[in-house]
Amino acid sequence: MKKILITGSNGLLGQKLAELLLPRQDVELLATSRGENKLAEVLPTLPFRSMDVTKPEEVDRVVSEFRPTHIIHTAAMTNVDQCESDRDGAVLLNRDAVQYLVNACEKNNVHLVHLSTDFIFDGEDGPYDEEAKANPVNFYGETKLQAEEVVKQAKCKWAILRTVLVFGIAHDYGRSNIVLWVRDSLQAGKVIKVVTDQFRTPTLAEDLAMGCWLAVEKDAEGIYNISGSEMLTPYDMAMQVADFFTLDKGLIDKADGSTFTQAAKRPARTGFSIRKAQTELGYRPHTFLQGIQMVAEQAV
Ligand SMILES: NC(=O)C1=CN([C@@H]2O[C@H](COP(=O)(O)OP(=O)(O)OC[C@H]3O[C@@H](n4cnc5c(N)ncnc54)[C@H](OP(=O)(O)O)[C@@H]3O)[C@@H](O)[C@H]2O)C=CC1
Ligand SMILES: Cc1cn([C@H]2C[C@H](O)[C@@H](COP(=O)(O)OP(=O)(O)O[C@H]3O[C@@H](C)C(=O)[C@@H](O)[C@H]3O)O2)c(=O)[nH]c1=O
Repeated sequence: MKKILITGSNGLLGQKLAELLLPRQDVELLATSRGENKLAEVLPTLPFRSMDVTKPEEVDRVVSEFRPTHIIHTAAMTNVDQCESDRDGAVLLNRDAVQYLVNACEKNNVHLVHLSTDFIFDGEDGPYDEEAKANPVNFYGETKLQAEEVVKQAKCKWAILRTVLVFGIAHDYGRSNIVLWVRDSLQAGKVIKVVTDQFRTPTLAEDLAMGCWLAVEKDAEGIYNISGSEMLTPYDMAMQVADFFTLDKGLIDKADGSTFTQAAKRPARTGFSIRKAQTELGYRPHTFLQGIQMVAEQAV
C-alpha cells in the first residue's frame, strides 16, 4: 500500500494525479492545494485538505498527521513571465517551499517525488538527458534549479522528475497551454504568431501523471526525464492541432524568437531523451497526435 500526498492538486498535473490514483485499491490518497478543492464536484470522494506549501507549520502539521509514504510535489509558480516580475514570490514558492517539504519528509521518513522542468537548461543543445549541465536563462528556471539543489541535499529518499511543456484539460482552471490556446484562437478566427525556432518534447498531462505513479510504485530514486518523445516546434504543434480540429491553418503565422517577445526569455532547444524512464520505469507516453485526441475527447 502506498500512502500518497499530492501538493498542488488543483493544478493541471495535480488534477490528473487525483483522477489516476483515487480509484486505485493499492493507494491511500490525500490531495492538498491552497484554498478550496476544485475537484469537489467531479471527484466527491477525494480526500482533500487545504495546505499552503509556503507555510512551514502547515506543511509540518499536514504531513505529520497523514504520514504519507510518498509526497508528489506539483505546486509551483508556473507562470514563467510572472516569476520574472514577482521574484520574491517565485523564490518562496519554487524554492523555499521545497525546503519545508524536505524538512517534513526527513522528519516523517517520506519519499519525495519532486517536479522539475526543461527550463533549468539554456536550450543550446537539447534534447537533454538526466546528466546534462543546467544553465537557466530565466528566473523561473533559476528557482526550479535551486529547488533541485535543495532536494538533492535531502536526507530522505527522493526523485526529481523533469518534464516539458505540459498540455491537457483541467476543471475550473485558469492557465492555458499550447493545444487549448491554438484550438481556441483558431476557433475564434484569431491570427496567432507561433514560433518556428523553439524545440520541445511536449507532454500530455495524463502521461506525466502516469510517470509520477510509476516512480512512486517503483520507489525510484534520482533524476528522471518524463516528457513526450517527439521533438516538435510550437509551430509544428499548432499545425497538428489545426489539422486535428479541421481549423484554418491560414491563421497561423510563423514567428521567430527574436520578433516574438515575452517578459521571460525562453530556451531555444530543450526537449528530453526519455530512455531512462522507458527502461527503468516502463514509461510509455502517447504521441502528440494521440494527446490532442485525448484532449478533444475531454472537451465540453
Ligand atoms: N505546465 C508545464 O508546462 C510544466 C510544468 N512543470 C512543473 O510541473 C509541476 C506541475 O505543473 P502544473 O500542474 O502545470 O502547474 P499548475 O500551475 O497547473 O498547478 C500548480 C498548482 O499549485 C497550486 N499552488 C500555487 N501556490 C500554492 C501554494 N502556496 N500552496 C499549495 N498549492 C499552491 C496552484 O494553485 P492555484 O490554482 O490556486 O493557483 C496550482 O493549482 C510544477 O512543479 C511545474 O514547475 C515543468 C515543466 C513544464
Ligand atoms: C503565447 C505564445 C507562445 N508561443 C510558443 C512559445 C512556447 O514555446 C510555447 C508555449 O508558450 P507559453 O508561454 O504558453 O508556455 P511557457 O511558459 O513557455 O511554458 C513553460 O512552462 C513552464 C511551467 C515550464 O516548466 C516549461 O516546460 C514550459 O513548458 O508556445 C508562441 O509561439 N506564440 C505565442 O503567442
